[in-house]
Amino acid sequence: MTKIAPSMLSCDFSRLGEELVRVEKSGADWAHLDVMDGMFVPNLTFGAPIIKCARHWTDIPFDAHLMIEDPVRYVEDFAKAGCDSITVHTEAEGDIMAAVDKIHDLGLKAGITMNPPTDVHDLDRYLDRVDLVLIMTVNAGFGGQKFHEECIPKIEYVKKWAEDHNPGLEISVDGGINRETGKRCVEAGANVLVAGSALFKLDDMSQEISLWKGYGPDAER
Ligand SMILES: O=C(CO)[C@H](O)[C@H](O)COP(=O)(O)O
Ligand SMILES: [Fe+2]
Repeated sequence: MTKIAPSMLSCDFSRLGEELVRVEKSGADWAHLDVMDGMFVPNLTFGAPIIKCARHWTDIPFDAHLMIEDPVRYVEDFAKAGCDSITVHTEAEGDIMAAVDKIHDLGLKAGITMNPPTDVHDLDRYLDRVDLVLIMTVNAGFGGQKFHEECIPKIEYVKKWAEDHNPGLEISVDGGINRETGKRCVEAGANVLVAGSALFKLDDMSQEISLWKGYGPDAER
């Protein structure tokens, strides 16, 4: 079954706890938490203290997407706040491999991601060191952007690598995901769909989540 990770970027932040409960009750698999520092991306969201406050509202896994420079400085804070997986950008400043290793040392799942213009081969040195690859299908920084078609071959590339080397690798996509683009990403090899605006605009996201979960030929991974 395809996993669904609603991006809390599109939720009502004044009711973050209740919104997480809504996401869990709607059948989502993970809550995707977009952390932006105003440096790596031209936008600010929230950090570990907010995640720590939100943690007790739900047991759903917290999937942190760090859009920050030098992420190794902060991964311990995000682990202590209760994140289950932490994903860092290849393009960020600092030692990204050290960040990946530190995430593992902290007992969490480590993810690597890249923006649409970045060469897919920049992922190569990380592939056998991570649990999750997040293919960005918009440029990181804002919700509600249009899906980048040219990212589909990146999904196929990572899927091929996973088939040959690590079938358990989680392949996630993030940005402009809706009913139609999500289906195409799953057909290309993704098994996790991150979506903000397409889910949070719905009064009841549970039907949409169950529809998307049915995408793809493969059952449990
Ligand atoms: O990482 C992100 C933005 O940088 C978000 O996860 C993503 O944009 C989700 O929003 P939408 O589904 O509205 O595109
Ligand atoms: Fe994200």
